Amino acid sequence: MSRDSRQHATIERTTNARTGAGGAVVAARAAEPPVETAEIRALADAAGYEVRGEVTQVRAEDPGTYFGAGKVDELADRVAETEASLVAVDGELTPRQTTELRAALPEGTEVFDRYRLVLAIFADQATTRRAQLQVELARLRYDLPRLKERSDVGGLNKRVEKGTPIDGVKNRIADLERKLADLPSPAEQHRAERREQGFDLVTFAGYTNAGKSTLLHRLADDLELDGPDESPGKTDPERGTAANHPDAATETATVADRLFETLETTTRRATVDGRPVLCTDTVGFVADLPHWLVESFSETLSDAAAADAVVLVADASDPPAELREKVQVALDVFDAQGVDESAVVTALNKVDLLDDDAVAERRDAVDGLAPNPVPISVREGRNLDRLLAAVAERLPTERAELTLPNCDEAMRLVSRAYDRAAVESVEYEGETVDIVVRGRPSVVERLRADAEAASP
Ligand SMILES: Nc1nc2c(ncn2[C@@H]2O[C@H](COP(=O)(O)OP(=O)(O)OP(=O)(O)O)[C@@H](O)[C@H]2O)c(=O)[nH]1
Ligand SMILES: [Mg+2]
Repeated sequence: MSRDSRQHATIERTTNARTGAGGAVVAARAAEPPVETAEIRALADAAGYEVRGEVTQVRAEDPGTYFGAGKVDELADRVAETEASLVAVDGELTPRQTTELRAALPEGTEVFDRYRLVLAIFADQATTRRAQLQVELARLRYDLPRLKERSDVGGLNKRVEKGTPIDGVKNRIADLERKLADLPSPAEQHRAERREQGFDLVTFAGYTNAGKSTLLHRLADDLELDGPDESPGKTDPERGTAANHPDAATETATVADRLFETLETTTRRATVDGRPVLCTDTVGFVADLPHWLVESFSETLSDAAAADAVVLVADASDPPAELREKVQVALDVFDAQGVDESAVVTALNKVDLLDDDAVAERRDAVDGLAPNPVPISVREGRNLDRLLAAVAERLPTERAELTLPNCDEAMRLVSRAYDRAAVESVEYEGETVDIVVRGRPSVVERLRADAEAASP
């Protein structure tokens, strides 16, 4: 299947899975041209709407209706003409803006901003109990500040804080957080087992399109390690956000898709410093989505706290200021998840797109935030050894010299050692075998105990 048809198939699956939600008019505003609509169109489409028109405006935001009055009239006409049931606004609306826009449109027209639309997409795709709870939680986190603003504006319910809708929402949020924490996560259980078996855990995290999945493919044991690795079905936008990409329509629908799908975490086995580690891919942070929203869906991020090392993959082809901002947000999210600072390794990926000066600029940009960032190119395989060395430094390590009688049990122990740890040397000295191993302390301890048990 060609890349295009594969992307097309993704969109079709996305759309067919939904009951037709009706028609939508998309509306976008920017202080300066150009006003892009590809992404909001793609999001509306992914939410099951047929996009029947668009209205754009270049001007400063109107505090009342977001768009200027004339533009709101035009929007109302377009909705009437196309019999659309939704206006999808590419931005974040205040409750007041939502209410006033709604009032200016034909009766019954729904108004969604970008975040509300993303929530609708998630809600549509939530089939498991866990996903449904996550969607409800995200929805309430979205509603809460809006409810607060509304009650502040109206001065309503101020005196009777207990028992207000705000109170109810807060309680429900706490309730959902508890329920979610109690639900067993299959992926988590799986990893707990692997951990028990002595695997080291490494998590890859960062903004979408940084190259996390490509890096994981490249490092995974079950894939060939040479040659450029193109992840399927993806294009290579010049910059991080899908909106800037000519293919933004297709790209964004798959972003919405993948945001959700990555909840089913991808874990692969790789070899670091001669020992097996489990590498976990995580959902990418999406630029322009608030991170509480991404966080709501990313149980994989809470795994980061349990990992021995967290590789923060950043796209170094972003302009320096944007790179710094993204690294900062990612580190804040890690911190909120309880990730130990010393466990983080920052990788500045895609340096193949930059000259030496530009790389130095990127390094300076993250200076003070991320100590010793490793500039890498997954595509060209540049500096991956340095990255792995930095990861290896963070893995808890013990070294042992074991001696046991040269018998069948020694052979079995050697093969177990190769499976689970780095074997530095094996020497057969007539009656005995000397093995030097390095690995996770629990693994080395077990090998030591086995060696002792095999010795008379
Ligand atoms: N030039 C260049 N492109 C790269 C490099 N590594 C990855 N890419 C490209 O960047 C794009 C995004 O890579 P992914 O691995 O899918 O990114 P990701 O971080 O997993 O993104 P999400 O899954 O959306 O969070 C793909 O088109 C890759 O081919 C690199 O070293 N150099
Ligand atoms: Mg990915």
